[in-house]
Amino acid sequence: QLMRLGLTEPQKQRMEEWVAVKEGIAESDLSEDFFETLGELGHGNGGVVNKVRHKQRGIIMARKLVHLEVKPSVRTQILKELAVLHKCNSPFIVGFYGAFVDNNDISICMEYMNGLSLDIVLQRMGRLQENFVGRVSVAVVRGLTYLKDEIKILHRDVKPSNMLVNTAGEIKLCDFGVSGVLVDSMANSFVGTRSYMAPERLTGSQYSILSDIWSFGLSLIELLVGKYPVPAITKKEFANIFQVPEGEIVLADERSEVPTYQSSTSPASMAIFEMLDYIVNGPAPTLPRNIFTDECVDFVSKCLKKVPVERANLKTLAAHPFFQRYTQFDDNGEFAAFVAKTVQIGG
Ligand SMILES: CCOC(=O)c1ccc2n[nH]cc2c1
Repeated sequence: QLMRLGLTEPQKQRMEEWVAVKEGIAESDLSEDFFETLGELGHGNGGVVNKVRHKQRGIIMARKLVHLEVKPSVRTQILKELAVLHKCNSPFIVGFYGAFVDNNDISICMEYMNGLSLDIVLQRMGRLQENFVGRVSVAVVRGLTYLKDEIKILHRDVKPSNMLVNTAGEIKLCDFGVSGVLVDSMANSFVGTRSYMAPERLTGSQYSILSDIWSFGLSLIELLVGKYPVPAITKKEFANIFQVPEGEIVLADERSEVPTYQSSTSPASMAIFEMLDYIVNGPAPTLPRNIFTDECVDFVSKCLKKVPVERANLKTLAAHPFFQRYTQFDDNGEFAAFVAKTVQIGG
């Protein structure tokens, strides 16, 4: 069923185009030897994502390969749960062609987004200007709302590498925890040096949509500043990044120059444990007041309350002035042009 509520004409148009393409692909079309690998798009989250071409149909797709040594009955259950992705029809969720198993590899075939993920955009462009992050915010909040209201799932892994863009100016979420069995069987596959997990998730308490909102807030600071915000970014760093005198940087919570939480190692060599300990026991990251608009600073601070109940929920965020600023206006393809520039730089 196509979610037609609240879609703009272009969005409806692209949804219809997508459905037409997707109807041309039967599950039987999806298997190992029908694909030609063109290159790697990303890895992490327990698998590698390749750019592939479906030989017969000539369609370019993104194929995520997850290597899982699990019993056939578990694999069948995972495929059954992944089939829910066929129901996901939203302008803010990456399209799904289907999934199949080949030996011990599960393949998840998705829509190819030629602007790739926002972590790659950050590598190429340093950081995103506030109004582009505003557009990202609208897409992510609407994508999370769709997953929660229509599919009844949480994302569970909101971060820049799971936010995809293309030269049509679209922004879509990918890699959400649609299959509980897959999430559980990959539970201990955390690899990487930084976490977007909310404090309550790191301390093992109740996970909720508010945990996704924390990850979203951390991602926003990283997109705006171009740096992962744990440990706290200092005035000196902000002054350097934004090329303004240090005296001009006003930190939102005006904490003392030295963060209240004394970590024992220098930020550079902060081990993973130190970083996780900092998220749980340190001050919430904040944006400097005078580099970004007050609405932007406030929007991000509401996502990064350490106590879940104090954190904004999806409804509050969708009503926030920062969010509202980006739902009305059409940017005349400015974001699409920006994505095209990053693709050109990327080669
Ligand atoms: C591991 C997180 O997923 C990805 O990196 C990914 C997924 C779908 C995609 N479509 N176009 C590019 C993509 C990249």
